[in-house]
Amino acid sequence: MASVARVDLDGNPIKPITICMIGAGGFIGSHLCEKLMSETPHKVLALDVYNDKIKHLLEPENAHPWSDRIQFHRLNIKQDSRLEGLIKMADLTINLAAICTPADYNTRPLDTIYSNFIDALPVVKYCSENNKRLIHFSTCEVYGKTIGSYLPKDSPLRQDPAYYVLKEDESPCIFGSIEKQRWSYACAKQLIERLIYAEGAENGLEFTIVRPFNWIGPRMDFIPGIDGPSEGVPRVLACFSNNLLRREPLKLVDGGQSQRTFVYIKDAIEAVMLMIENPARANGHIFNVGNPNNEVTVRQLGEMMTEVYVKVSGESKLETPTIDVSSQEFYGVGYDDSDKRIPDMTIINKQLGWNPKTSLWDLLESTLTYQHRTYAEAVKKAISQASATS
Ligand SMILES: NC(=O)c1ccc[n+]([C@@H]2O[C@H](COP(=O)([O-])OP(=O)(O)OC[C@H]3O[C@@H](n4cnc5c(N)ncnc54)[C@H](O)[C@@H]3O)[C@@H](O)[C@H]2O)c1
Ligand SMILES: O=c1ccn([C@@H]2O[C@H](COP(=O)(O)OP(=O)(O)O[C@H]3OC[C@](O)(CO)[C@H]3O)[C@@H](O)[C@H]2O)c(=O)[nH]1
Repeated sequence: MASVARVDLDGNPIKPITICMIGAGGFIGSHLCEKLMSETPHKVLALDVYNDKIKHLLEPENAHPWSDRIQFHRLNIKQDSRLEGLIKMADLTINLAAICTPADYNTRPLDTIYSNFIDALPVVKYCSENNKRLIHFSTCEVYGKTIGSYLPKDSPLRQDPAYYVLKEDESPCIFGSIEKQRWSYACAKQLIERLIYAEGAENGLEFTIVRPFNWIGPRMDFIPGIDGPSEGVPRVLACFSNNLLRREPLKLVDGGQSQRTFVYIKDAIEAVMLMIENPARANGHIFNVGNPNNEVTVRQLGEMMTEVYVKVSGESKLETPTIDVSSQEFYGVGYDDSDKRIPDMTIINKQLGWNPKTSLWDLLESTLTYQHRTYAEAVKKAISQASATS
């Protein structure tokens, strides 16, 4: 039977393209590579310093039907003369490379700024000079804090969406003072967004900017002491997973009052696929990609993860499932936080017709099932080895 031709949102056939994906070995990159290999004819030049999260896609010749469509290039974009050549070989560049864990922003601000601004500069330049399309990954953190957070605590305006919903083309970027080095990341991402936008306006660069709102799922970050440094502090999903696996109370920073919306990685990847395959609708746009229906405080996230973990692991709940810690104790001096993050979905809806589908409970159930299956034995072993040597 002849295979059905793949068409874009306007009914035009989609031509196979070559994608230069920088940061392909990370959390988002691994899911994007998986999707591109299993559901499209596109080729991927996968660039990263690491490839552990895409090893399953890179197995020897002929092991997979896509083995001739993905090529891994181990390189650091800070210093590698192959970068321009690889961008030239591709039709589209997707830049995911970044330091993007909040524990680094105030403790390694220089590395954070270099990674998110300076190291991204040649990528933008090569795309612009060689007339190549660029999809650049920014962050919801460019919005910083909400306007509402500056209103008096009892102001009724705090309940008005005009004071907290984050809109790509209207909302301001509100960061803390320079001593609050937490904002080094958001500020670097903001400046690279402005540079890309200016390259579009002045030199005709075809670009799309993605602002992810807390995408979560399997393969996010690492479990300290198992597949990452023992003293490392990953993002909240991995921090709480680590606590659950080790049967420790979850640490709620400053009482866990900050609010976040979480979107399932597989839903978010659908949005990126629409951007890749509908350039005429995606070029020149900045897109929020998140799930406004999955809003919780961090405390509620911790409580829900605890309940889901009890269900998927069969283990009992701790008597004290959470403890409060100060942000200074947890992250060090210079930490600050975004109070609330609700993405406005108007632009992505209008341009690409995308909507997220998965509820927070369902995405946590599949993610924590993965965490338990992947790490529970290794964590038990590490704990028993540590107690034997102490
Ligand atoms: N996951 C989210 O919810 C989220 C939210 C907001 C923004 N983002 C943005 O999306 C992008 C990807 O995020 P992620 O969650 O997959 O992070 P990640 O850390 O899992 O992936 C980033 C990848 O980039 C690679 N990398 C970093 N510097 C590099 C360099 N100099 N040369 C080559 N490779 C390099 C890393 O090795 C890593 O594999 C980042 O730009 C991040 O700022 C993600
Ligand atoms: O053990 C923990 C870890 C974290 N928290 C608090 O949870 C909130 C969310 O933290 P996290 O997911 O680590 O990061 P942010 O949402 O603040 O920032 C990310 O947003 C997008 C991105 O750009 C890339 O992923 C990144 O900057 C926060 O309030 C922590 O304090 C906790 O209580 N306990």
